[in-house]
This record gives sequence, structure tokens and C-alpha cells, in this order.
Amino acid sequence: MDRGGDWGQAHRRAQLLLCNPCGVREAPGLPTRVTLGDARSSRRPWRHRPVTMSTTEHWARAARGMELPEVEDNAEFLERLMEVTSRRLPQLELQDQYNIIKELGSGTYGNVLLAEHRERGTALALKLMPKERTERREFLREYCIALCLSAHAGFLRTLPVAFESPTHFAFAQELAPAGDLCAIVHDGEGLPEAQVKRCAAQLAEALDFMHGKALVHRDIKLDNVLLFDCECRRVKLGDFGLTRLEGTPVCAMSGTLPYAPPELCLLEASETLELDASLDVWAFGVLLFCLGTGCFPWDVAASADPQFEEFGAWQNSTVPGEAPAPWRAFSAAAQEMFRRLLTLDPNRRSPAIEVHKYLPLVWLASRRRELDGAGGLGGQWPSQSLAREQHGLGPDFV
Ligand SMILES: Nc1ncnc2c1ncn2[C@@H]1O[C@H](COP(=O)(O)OP(=O)(O)OP(=O)(O)O)[C@@H](O)[C@H]1O
Repeated sequence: MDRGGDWGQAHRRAQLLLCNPCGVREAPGLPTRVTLGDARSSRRPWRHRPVTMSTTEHWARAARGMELPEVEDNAEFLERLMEVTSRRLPQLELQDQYNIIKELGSGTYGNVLLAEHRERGTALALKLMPKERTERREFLREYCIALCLSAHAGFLRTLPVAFESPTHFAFAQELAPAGDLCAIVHDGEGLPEAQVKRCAAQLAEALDFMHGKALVHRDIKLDNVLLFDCECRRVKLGDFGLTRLEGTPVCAMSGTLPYAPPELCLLEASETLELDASLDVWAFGVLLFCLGTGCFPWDVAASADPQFEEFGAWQNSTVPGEAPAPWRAFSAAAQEMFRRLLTLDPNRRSPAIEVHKYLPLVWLASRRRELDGAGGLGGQWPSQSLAREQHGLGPDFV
């Protein structure tokens, strides 16, 4: 269906009805806020799961007096959003609009710059992707998915600001002032228990949200968890370059090695795997281990790796004996949680949100020893309210 012509005009009218919390000038015609529908509300296969009409589009259609369909297919919705965005993507030179202050980070797909809007003085993070290395569709997909996920507080908010220059594609996101988790996790030094739990609680919610929309992140790692303060009271997930819908076939080793689940590590070069949320859950388990210990549990989740081999034997035993040495840094409760997040069979892996069940319990073994030393707990798991008090967690743990 052609939506050219009156789309921009209707969209501008729609924008009057929407707020723009960052006060940044939007690219005219780009969708502002979009939401995907909840995939869990339907028993139909993911391709036909219903999608809530985006707020912008809803208003745009209403402004044009069009009929408002109730449901739409997830994959189709993203395609259409990408198409509209592509058509309306402004061409401009970065320096015309922004003062570049410094580089915030760089990765496989581009650079992220701290920039300031020349007229408004608003600071934001601009992700630049060089055209010579980035397909237009790749850029559009990442931007549109990021925009869809902005509805949830657990994800970096993506602004309705995207453009192309002769050499780059670019889009803007809110600035995470404290960098990413790599900045605070040091080699061999885990974070304090309260901090690990704050990250766990917020990331589990974010993953639950995106998995509920049938989206799989595929790149959960320390670098992609952005911080708004150094105590991890507010953390957000970013980088949706690899994010795809559930059921998409993926090839071997497309994730970062230590975070990749065994089912992906086992794939031969010519084979593919149907993408499933359990892949993120595994990476989330590895990330939590890193937060607690300051190191990875293995180099690669394959039998050639002795640390993974030992972990696999522990996982496979019907009556779990003593955990392998690295896992003894954690309490029995946390070990049980890890066994569930890192279940070898992806079909039996627990959902990420299950982590919430373990928040009231002590996670780090050394912490428990300290508590034992103080004569408080005698090796038992503490009561929920006591654990909350001891770890400075509010009722919502954040
Ligand atoms: N909104 C932001 N605020 C502050 N820093 C950011 C922001 N977005 C990204 N960064 C920094 O830039 C780094 C790279 O960003 P990003 O992960 O989006 O790039 P990438 O090229 O997709 O990386 P990768 O190779 O991991 O896929 C992040 O690890 C983080 O340190």
C-alpha cells in the first residue's frame, strides 16, 4: 500500500499530539513512537502474532480518516516501518546540525559519538554506520527495532532522529552518562551483590519485554548494557544490530564467543538454527556470572573447553554434587539459578524473568560468609525482607 504523499503531513499533525521528552528536533516524516504487540497474547505462530498499531501511525491514520486495523503481523509491521523510514530519511551533513564532542565508543558496526545539537544544545549519542560497511536495510532494521523497544524503560531510548550523509547512516539515542558495564567490571573483581542484583532485575525485565514481542537480542554482553549511574540503579540494554524476530534462521558463531550457547557453538558452517529467546537467556546467565566474578566462565561453550566440560558434567548429573570451582563464588541459591538459566537443552532453559524469584536470596558466597561471621544467618537463605535490607534493595530491587 502506498503511503507517500500525505504521510508526512499527517505525521506532522500527529506529532503535535505526541510528546518529545528530549526536546530534539525530529526529522520530519519519521515515525516517533512505535510499539509492537505482545506475542505471548496469541497462540498463533510468531509470523502471525498481532501487533498494536503504533501511536504515530494510529494518529496519522486517524488524521487521514482511514480505517484502523486492530492487528498486524510483526514481521510485516517492521518491514513497513523500515520502508516508511527509508523514504523519509533526510540527507544531511553531520557537522551542519551537530557539534561532535567526543567518541563514546566503537564496535564492529560503527562509532557512537557524543554530540550536541547546534541550535538546541541538547546532548545525545549519535550512532554512525559507514555506508561502505553497512547495508541500508541493516541500518533501517536496527533503527526501527530500537525505536520499537524505546517504549520500555529497560532499553536505551532511541530518538526520532535519523539521517544519512554521503558516507554514513546515523541515528540518535539518549546519552548514557556512565558508559557501559565494561567500565565498572574489572578483571577478576566482581561487583558488590546489590549492584549485580540491580543489573539482573532490570535486564531480566527488559529481556522479558522484548521476548514478549518475539524479538531476540542476540548480542547480550557487558558492552551493550549502558549505565546511567555507577551504582547500576538505572541500566539499559542497547545495540540492536543483531536483533531479529524469533524463528529467523541464524548461522554458526554469529554471537560473541564466550556468551554463545552450546547449541550455537555446535553448529556446522553450513547449518542454521531457528532463533529462540533461550539464546539470550544463556548469554544473560554468562553476563551475570561475569558481574559476580569479574571473569568469564569459559572461553567457548563447547566440549573442547575444559571449564565448559566441567560445567556440563555438573549440569548433567542427576544429583548435583559440589559445583566446579568458579561457580563456588556463588551461594547454593545462585548456583541453582545459574543451572536454570544455563540449562544445556535450550527447550528447558528458564525464562530470563525467573531471576526475579532469586533476588531476595543471597547470591555471592563471600557475602554469605560475612553474614555468617556476623552470626546472622547460619548458612541458611535469609528471609526476603532481611535480604532486601542487607543489600539495600527497595521493594522493586532497583
Ligand atoms: N547511548 C549511549 N550512550 C553512551 N555510550 C554509548 C551509547 N551507545 C553506545 N555507547 C558506547 O559505544 C559502544 C559501541 O556501541 P554499539 O554497541 O551500539 O556499537 P556496535 O558497533 O554495534 O558494537 P558491537 O561491535 O558490540 O556490535 C558501546 O559499547 C558503549 O560503550
